[in-house]
Amino acid sequence: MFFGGSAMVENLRGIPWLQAGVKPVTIVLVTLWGLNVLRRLFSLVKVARTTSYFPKLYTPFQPFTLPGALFTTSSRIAGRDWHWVRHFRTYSQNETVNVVPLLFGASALWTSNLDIGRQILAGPPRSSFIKAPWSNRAFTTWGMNIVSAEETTWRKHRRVVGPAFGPDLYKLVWNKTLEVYRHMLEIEEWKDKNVVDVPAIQRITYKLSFLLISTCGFGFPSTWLLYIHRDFARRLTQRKDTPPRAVDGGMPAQEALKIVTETALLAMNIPQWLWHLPIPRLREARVARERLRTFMQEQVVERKALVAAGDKRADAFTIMVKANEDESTKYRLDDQELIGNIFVLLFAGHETTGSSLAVTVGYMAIHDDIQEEVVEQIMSVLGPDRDPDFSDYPKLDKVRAIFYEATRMIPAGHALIRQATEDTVLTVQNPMGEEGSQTIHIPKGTEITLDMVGVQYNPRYFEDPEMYNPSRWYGLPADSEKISAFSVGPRACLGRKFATVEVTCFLALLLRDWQVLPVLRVGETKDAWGARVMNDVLVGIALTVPDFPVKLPSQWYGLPADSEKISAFSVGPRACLGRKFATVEATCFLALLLRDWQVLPVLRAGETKEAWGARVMNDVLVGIALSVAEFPVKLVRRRPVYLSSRLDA
Ligand code: HEM
Repeated sequence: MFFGGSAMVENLRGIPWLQAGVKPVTIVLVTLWGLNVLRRLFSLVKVARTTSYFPKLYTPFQPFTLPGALFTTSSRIAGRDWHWVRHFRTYSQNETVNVVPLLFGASALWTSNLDIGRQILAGPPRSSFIKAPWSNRAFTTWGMNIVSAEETTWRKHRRVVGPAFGPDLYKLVWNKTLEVYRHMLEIEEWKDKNVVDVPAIQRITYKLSFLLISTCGFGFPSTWLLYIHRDFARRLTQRKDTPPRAVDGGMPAQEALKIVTETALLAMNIPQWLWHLPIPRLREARVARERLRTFMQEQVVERKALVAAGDKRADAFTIMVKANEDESTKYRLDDQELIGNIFVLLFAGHETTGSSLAVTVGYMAIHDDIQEEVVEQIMSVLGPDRDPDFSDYPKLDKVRAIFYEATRMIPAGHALIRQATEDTVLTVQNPMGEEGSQTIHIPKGTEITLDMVGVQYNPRYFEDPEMYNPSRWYGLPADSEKISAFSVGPRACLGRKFATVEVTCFLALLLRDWQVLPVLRVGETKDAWGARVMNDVLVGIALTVPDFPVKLPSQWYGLPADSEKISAFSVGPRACLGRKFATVEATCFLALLLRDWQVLPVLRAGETKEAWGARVMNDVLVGIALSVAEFPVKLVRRRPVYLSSRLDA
């Protein structure tokens, strides 16, 4: 053996490259690379010569592999956003295509057909497809969970997580959204403004979805103040309602949760050793992860004790712990799995909801007519100033419809990736307009992606799919499977109602109080704004559009004096004849009063303005008219003193 080896070295010395001074290791690497190229070429020739029922589409890389994800789509490359950029063209002839990468990745089917979707999404034992393991790995960082599990493990997780998504949670989501909206008006200082310029609506919508998951999912006592820009946070540290530091002086768990959320994508993609580099942002993220891990372990222990003591909290975490305790040992999840499920709700629900809500606001900015129609429904259900109640939710179908249509136009859950676990078949419908179907053999290991953009723009399911038309959802039951952007079948989105309840309540409040206008560039039309902003799609965990600004004039501001939107004087032919009499009188008096005097409440010792408002303005008297009981105010003369200076003159 040894002898033979030295003879081989002697022979190698005869190779011209070695004589030219090229190192043996370089030769080995080049040879391996050459062999790899040859292997790739052979497999490509094999794929090219194999007849396939589906048309082949050649591209340098499979779009969601590492090199593919580095590129945006161009005429030659199908990059990470190819399903958005080419959604008109890819499926114009065939609803399913075979994407064959020339340089990197394996061939895979991409389909815009929901019937194929139903066959691959159901999961075992109903189908021979599971979530492609590579696409799923990122979600298991915190423990096995309902999104990543398959078969019996999935059923075990579903038994525990499913019960959390019930009426108590949805009611909590509704009430928290209302609370968060009110708090937002105050902290963002919108309350006393006639027009609000929002530099990026996403900063509002992502905050909302984070706070809702944080309070209703985790059971944290979060407030609007928590999720704020760091510099602003520093200025606010003296405020009473700033989240407290942890007892041990370390990072508060809420802040750790926020940092973990912000760095989730990073965490999914970088190797372990990188975490230990001395980069401040990475260090902070590592500290946050460790803090949260310990905190969640403590929380599981604490919640178990609370549940045992009969605690009735309705957040998802508490309900899950309770459902788990009620299970037989066979189905019970361990602590790590409970934590895994809580985190997966955060990742599944935060960006998807934040993005879809922002997109809905964007469509409202372009479509005045639809906005008007929706506001009319909100006014007729809620009136001008009543707080929305959860019982209003079913009546606000037009509000739900603008959200559903936004999730259709830009589906946050954009690609559902599955893999065949065995040789199997698919029933493939004939092209649109032709009856019947074909049975197609699918070999074990084949990857199939249900392209949600393709589905949502497929004319088989939607008339004029390019049009934003919420009326297609009017009157539809809230759980209808026609709404497929949340997926369909047993593995469809568990948080669909959570997201819809949150968004409906928020939009009802926002649109009742404010008109939504786009911030146009000089000479830009609304249509051009729509084409620029709403087509500039970004592909991340969720499909979304980049941050965009909107202007929110108050609904009452700039309204024609006789607008029927003001319904407190009644509407129609028998509406108040004296409305203008009263309005002229009040306008003149208030203009004079407020020009000359600042109006202040007379507070009781230790009373805040909010408490004063709750005490005085809620103390309603019912007589011929509804009014509030008499109350004192203090009038402080304004500077400069307009009235006296005018009189003096
Ligand atoms: C606009 C908002 C949302 C959209 C568009 C959306 C979309 C989706 C889609 C398409 C899936 C299927 C994924 C797949 O099969 O690969 C899914 C699954 C899931 N979603 Fe959502 N989602 C949203 C909000 C939420 C929220 C707020 C939560 C939780 C609070 C949530 C929890 C889940 C869970 C747990 C699953 C996995 C269900 C299972 O595998 O059994 N989602 N979602």
